[in-house]
Amino acid sequence: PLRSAAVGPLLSGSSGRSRRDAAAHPVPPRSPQALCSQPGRPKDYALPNASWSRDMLDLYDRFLAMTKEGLWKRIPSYNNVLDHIPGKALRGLPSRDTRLFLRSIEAEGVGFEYVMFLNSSEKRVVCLFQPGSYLEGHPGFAHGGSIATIIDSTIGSCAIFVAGRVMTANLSINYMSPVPLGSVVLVDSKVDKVEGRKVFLSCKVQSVDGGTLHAEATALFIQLDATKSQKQQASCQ
Ligand SMILES: CCCCCCCCCC(=O)SCCNC(=O)CCNC(=O)[C@H](O)C(C)(C)COP(=O)(O)OP(=O)(O)OC[C@H]1O[C@@H](n2cnc3c(N)ncnc32)[C@H](O)[C@@H]1OP(=O)(O)O
Repeated sequence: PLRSAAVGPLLSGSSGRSRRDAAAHPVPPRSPQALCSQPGRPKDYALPNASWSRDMLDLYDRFLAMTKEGLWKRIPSYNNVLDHIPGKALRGLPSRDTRLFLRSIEAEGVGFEYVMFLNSSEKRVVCLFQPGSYLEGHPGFAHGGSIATIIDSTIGSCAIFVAGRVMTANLSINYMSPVPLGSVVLVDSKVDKVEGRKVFLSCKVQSVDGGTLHAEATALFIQLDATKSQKQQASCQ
């Protein structure tokens, strides 16, 4: 079971719609506002697109409803890391043709489709993740490296919101059950404790119905030391 009662009912409330159903009856796109970036603003990728399955959309809607109660916030997602930084603090850096790893595949639905929600009071970030066909490892299943990536990013976002500039020092993952491509999983992370510059976190990756525990992870993030090199500081938000 998940740690918080807030998410438990979401899992049991899944539509249960199969991938085959989803392929036969594609979900229509949401409102134009949800699909298009606003003029002059970078595109926010953490919004529904036509590749999202019914399970993904149902969960998204339920989390979005919880944001209206004030405890949860949707985290926007851009393909350039600098766009995530308030006030563009690192804008002085030379411009580089870089992309956030998870947003490096432009086509919808084939790479990392995900949206994260933050619960500040619980020091928790939940990511709804739908791995696409370019993330394949064993036939039909997500590569373990892609699972590690989404875990690192979810836990990392949680650590950043709690502790500011941090980097992963250690990430330990137990893979229990393979994740089918095109399925939806919940990556549920939380801060367990903070000791000085060390932030300890844990994470579970579960199926939408809560019946399958795909992976568990623990991580140590270290707050960057302001007295250490500028290069290290600049490499992390
Ligand atoms: C925009 C959306 C963004 C989404 C989130 C993205 C998240 C992505 C996160 C990443 O993937 S970051 C990339 C992968 N990580 C790295 O490349 C980090 C490489 N390592 C480092 O740069 C440094 O080792 C590190 C900054 C982690 C620590 O170096 P420091 O010089 O600041 O730490 P220091 O050596 O002073 O150690 C501080 C404490 O942490 C402990 N420590 C450091 N590394 C440790 C380790 N690996 N295991 C256990 N303990 C460790 C160390 O023993 C010490 O404990 P004590 O204070 O008790 O003495």
